[in-house]
Amino acid sequence: MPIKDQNAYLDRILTIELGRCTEAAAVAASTMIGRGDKMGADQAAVDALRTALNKLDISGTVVIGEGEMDEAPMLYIGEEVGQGGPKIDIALDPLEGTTLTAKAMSDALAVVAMATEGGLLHAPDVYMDKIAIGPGYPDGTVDLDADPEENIRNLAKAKGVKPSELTICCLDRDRHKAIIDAARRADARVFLIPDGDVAGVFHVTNPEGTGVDMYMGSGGAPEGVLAAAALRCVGGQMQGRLQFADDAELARAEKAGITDLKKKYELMDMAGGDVMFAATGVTDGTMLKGVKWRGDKVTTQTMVMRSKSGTVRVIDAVSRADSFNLGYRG
Ligand SMILES: O=P(O)(O)OC[C@H]1O[C@](O)(COP(=O)(O)O)[C@@H](O)[C@@H]1O
Repeated sequence: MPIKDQNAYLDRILTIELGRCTEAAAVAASTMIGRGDKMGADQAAVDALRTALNKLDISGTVVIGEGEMDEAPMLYIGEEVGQGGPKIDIALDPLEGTTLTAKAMSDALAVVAMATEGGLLHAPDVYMDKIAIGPGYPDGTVDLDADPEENIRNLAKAKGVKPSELTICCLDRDRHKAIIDAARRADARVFLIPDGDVAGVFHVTNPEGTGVDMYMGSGGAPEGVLAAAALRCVGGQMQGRLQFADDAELARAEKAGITDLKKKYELMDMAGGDVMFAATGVTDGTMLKGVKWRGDKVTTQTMVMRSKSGTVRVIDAVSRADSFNLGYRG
């Protein structure tokens, strides 16, 4: 059968292929669940993801990766991956939640986003202030520059509920005391997560399922772009602003080509163009089930989606354990 639209075909195939990549990373990381070794868990995921990405028929450039070339030997920013093909920008976090994995806690994920060249914000490894809500609300319902109580009141009004019926998700960090206090003053519930704010932000896309209406607070900027890519595919609103703690972080911004240091990034600034996103659960979580080893089989759960169609697929896979070449010692 002739393929009429090569680009559309590629986009559709690549989204599924992306899921294979995050599966490989998650399965590798899963061998390290609960072993108290977050660096080892990350390395296992990095190795597997790099091998998988290098099998794809793309000319991929890592724009968000494991760090600068001099500090990360693999999947560093600027590394080119793939067998050749269309130019694609890649944002990745082979293991989002290294501590969660080391401690066998919930919601660790392997995550990759891809976009047409230039589509993803080249966010340096600094903090980003983030705010996100799910789909279905008027534009501007919440704003990064409004105070948290005002955002809660506006969201409650837009949802047609009382503030006491809203739940705000936030990383459990001292730096978020003001947000947490304000949310409680506004009578909202606060869902504190230990780590993993890609999943944290993603919770807002399905308040009925996760119970989370809004995400607020600062976390990694790379994770912010990955979460924005997911929201681009499913719908929702998100804003982010980079935070710079010192000269070293400012230098990273300069290297990444960031000129406006105070810019409030909208969703499309962080994840524009045609975006694809895939995540596989490493440990069990609210978003996805984690990897399970059952004799000679491994089961995984992966979510793949793309902005062009808005389709979200959840793929439950049963694979032969030996297909991952990991020599699992569990
Ligand atoms: O722990 P900090 O410094 O608050 O950073 C928050 C960032 O760390 C994470 O919780 C986990 O990151 P790792 O996967 O590198 O452990 C991210 O999801 C989040 O963006």
